[in-house]
Amino acid sequence: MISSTKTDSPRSRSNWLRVLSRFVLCSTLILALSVALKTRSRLSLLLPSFSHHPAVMSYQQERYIAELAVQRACLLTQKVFFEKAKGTVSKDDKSPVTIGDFGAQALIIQAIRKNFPNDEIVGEEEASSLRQDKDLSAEIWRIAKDIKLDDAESDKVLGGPLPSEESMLDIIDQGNSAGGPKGRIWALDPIDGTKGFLRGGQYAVCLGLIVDGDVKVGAIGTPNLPVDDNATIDASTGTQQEGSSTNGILFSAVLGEGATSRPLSTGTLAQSKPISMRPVANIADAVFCEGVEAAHSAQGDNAAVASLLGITAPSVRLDSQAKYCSIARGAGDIYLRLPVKKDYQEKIWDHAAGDILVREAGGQVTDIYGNRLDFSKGRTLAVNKGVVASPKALQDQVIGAVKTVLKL
Ligand SMILES: Nc1ncnc2c1ncn2[C@@H]1O[C@H](COP(=O)(O)O)[C@@H](OP(=O)(O)O)[C@H]1O
Ligand SMILES: [Mg+2]
Ligand SMILES: [Mg+2]
Ligand SMILES: [Mg+2]
Repeated sequence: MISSTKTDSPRSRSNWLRVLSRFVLCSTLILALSVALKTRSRLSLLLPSFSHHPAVMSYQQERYIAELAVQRACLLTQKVFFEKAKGTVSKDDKSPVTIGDFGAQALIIQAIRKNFPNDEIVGEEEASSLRQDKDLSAEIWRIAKDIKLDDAESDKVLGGPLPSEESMLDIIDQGNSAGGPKGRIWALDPIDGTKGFLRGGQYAVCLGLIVDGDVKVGAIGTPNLPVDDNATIDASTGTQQEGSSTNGILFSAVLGEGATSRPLSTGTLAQSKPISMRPVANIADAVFCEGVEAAHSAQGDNAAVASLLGITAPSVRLDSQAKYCSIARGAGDIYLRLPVKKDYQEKIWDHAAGDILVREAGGQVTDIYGNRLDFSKGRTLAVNKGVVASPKALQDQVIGAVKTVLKL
């Protein structure tokens, strides 16, 4: 007897085959989608609009461009240093600004403009003094016009060479955003630690992306930090050597995706490794990182906090956001920047990239009261005072000691 429900009839066989082929098709689609999501960073480079889709927005393209732009700017700062191109001007606040600061700002803004034309930029420098000083402008142009990454394709991604001396000045001035709580704003410090740079000590090229007041991406190039995470650093003598492959690190972080580092000179994305802060079981064993310039942070107060916490190891003293970088990779544990002048407002470009790097490496970054740094208030951290950064587990203890010493 032939039943209408018999499963091996030609009709039911073709139904079964149709179900099977749909199943195979769906599985293939799901597999392809998951592969695409996993490799979205690479896809986003091929299809820039892909990374802007809210469902896969993870700032991989921003991180990629920030790393390349910082890497290229470091080539310029190193060239300035080794050519002893010492043109320097004094800003209104008497702080120095060099050919390296101006040139690095021009190259990084060009890269941001090329890739994210609608974003705003808060850059430390502006070109008005260069428009008056034609010799200095010509010297910056002489050096900046030839700077390029070894990899021609990557260099093209950043926009290739700067177009002309005059447009270089205009580009420098595009870092004039007022900042604020809304939109995409890049905070750029073309050379942080200019005094360290001039001394041949530590300095950092720093770039952070702030979106609606919150730091999402950071990249920091430190040409004079040792590649070896455990090497000791002598800040007073400096470590710069021409063509050295033992110095030079590129750090980066994306919110929620961790912090990484790779060698600055030879590094490719593939050589990035995750970094994290050192676990400290007993706070008395912690090592402080602090600045070199006594005018920027109160060293007596820093020492009093260390002693209250029972810390006896000497501080590692470094200019620039190399301090954030050092604690993020476990070469030191606590960064203190206790205020010297009551009315000084920290600048967002001095902290944006370092803040996210340390937080993504397992640390906490606050002001002296224990409040998170607030990047939504314009060009300065107007509602914060000083900076305290340490592994999450230690932060309450450190803030407690800071409050005692500063009588807060
Ligand atoms: N009175 C002050 N207090 C705190 N920071 C100050 C300061 N005067 C200048 N700075 C900032 O300190 C930065 C250097 O920090 P550090 O001392 O940690 O190396 C400088 O960055 P630039 O070198 O980019 O100008 C500058 O913005
Ligand atoms: Mg400066
Ligand atoms: Mg700075
Ligand atoms: Mg600077």
